[in-house]
Amino acid sequence: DEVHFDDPAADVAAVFDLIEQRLALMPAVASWKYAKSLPVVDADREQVVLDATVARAEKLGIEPGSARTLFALQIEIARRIQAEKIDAWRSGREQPPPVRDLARELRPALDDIGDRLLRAIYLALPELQRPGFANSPAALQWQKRFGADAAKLVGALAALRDTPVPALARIKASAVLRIGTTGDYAPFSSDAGGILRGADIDAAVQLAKALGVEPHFVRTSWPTLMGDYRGGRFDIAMSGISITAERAAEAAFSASYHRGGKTPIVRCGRETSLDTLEEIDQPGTRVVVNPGGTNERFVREHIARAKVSLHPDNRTIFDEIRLGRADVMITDDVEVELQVRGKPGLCRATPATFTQGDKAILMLRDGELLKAVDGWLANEQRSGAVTRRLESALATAPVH
Ligand SMILES: O=C(O)C(=O)C[C@]1(C(=O)O)C=C[C@@H](O)C=C1
Repeated sequence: DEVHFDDPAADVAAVFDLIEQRLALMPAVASWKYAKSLPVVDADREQVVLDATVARAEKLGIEPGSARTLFALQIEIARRIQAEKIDAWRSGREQPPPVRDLARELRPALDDIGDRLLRAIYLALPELQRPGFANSPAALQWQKRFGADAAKLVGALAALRDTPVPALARIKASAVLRIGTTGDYAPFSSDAGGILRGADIDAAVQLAKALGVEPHFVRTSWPTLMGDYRGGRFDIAMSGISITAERAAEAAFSASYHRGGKTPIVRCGRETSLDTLEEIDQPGTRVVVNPGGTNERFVREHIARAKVSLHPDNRTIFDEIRLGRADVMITDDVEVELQVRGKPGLCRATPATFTQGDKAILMLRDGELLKAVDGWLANEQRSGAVTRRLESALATAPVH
C-alpha cells in the first residue's frame, strides 16, 4: 500500500463539503414537515444535536463552546432554508421533493454528517486556527460560491479552538494517529515523488495498526519540527529523530530504537589505515565534509592537523572519495551503511563509531501514550521487526 502525506487543503475542503452536505438535506427535512403539518423548529431535537456536538468535541479536544457555536449557526441557517422552502411550496412557486422519513432516514443521516464534520474539523484544526484562515484563498473562494451564509460560517470555523485532552484518548476517539515526518532522511523517512518510504514510515503504519487507528502523515521539516509540535500538528513524529536535550525539554521520547554515531567512510582497501581519529588526523589526510550540520561540527571539534575541505553538495560528496579527491568522510553510520551498499568502491572503515546517539519516537506528553508506544516498541525490538525494517530500508532506499 502506498503511503502519502496528508493534504491540509483537502482537510479544509472536507469541512466545507460536509457543511454543504448537511444543509443540502434541509429541503427534504422541510418536505416531511410540510407533509405532516409540523413546525420547522423542534427545540428538543436541536438540544440533542447540540449535546451530541459538545460531547464529541470534548473527546476530540475541540473546545466545546466553539463547536457548539458552529452547530447552532448551522441549525439557524437550516431553519431559515426550511421556512423559505415551505413558503415557496405553499405559494405554489415550487413543488416539494418526495417525502423521506425524518426519524428513520434524515436525522440519522444528519447525525452521521455531524460526526464526520467534527472529525474533519479535528483534522483541519491547525489550518482553521491559522490567524489568516478567514481570509485565505480557500475560505474566500468558498464564500463566493456558497453565498451569504458562508461568511458567517467561515467566521465560526475560524473561531474553533483546540483544548487540551490526554493524547492517547484523543487519538482513539478520532481513530487517527497523526505522524509528523520530514520525508528527507533515508533510510528512515523519504518522500520519493509523493510516496513515503523508509523504516520509520513502515514502523508508523504498524504502530497505528497496533493502536487500532488510521495513520495520517503530516509534513514537517527539521527547522519547523518543534514549532509544528507546539502547534499541535501531529501526535508523534517519526523521522530518524535524535534525542536531544533541547527536544526532550518540550516533548516526550520513546525508548531508543536506533543507536548510532559518526564513523569514517573510505575508499575500499584503505579501511585499516583510516579507522581511528588518530590515523585520520594526520597532515597527509584529506577529509571532506558537508557544511552546516553535525558532521562539520564533529570535524571542527576533532580534526586539527588533517586537510579539511568543505563540499556543499550531498549528492556528489561521496564521489569525492570514490574518485580519489578525498580520503575520508566522517558521517552518521546509517548513512555510511546506505552509501557502501549502493556505491561499489566505498567501504566503512570500522564497525565502531566515534560518537553515540539515540533515535526515538518524539511524542506529546501523555503517560498513556508513552506507555502504549514503548510497549509496542519493546515488542517490535524483541520480534526483530525494528532491525528487519531498517535492513529493508537500507536495501531499497535511494542512494544519491
Ligand atoms: O431535525 C430537524 O427536524 C431539523 O429541522 C434539522 C435541525 C438541525 O439543523 O439539526 C434544524 C431545525 C430544527 O429545529 C431541528 C434540527
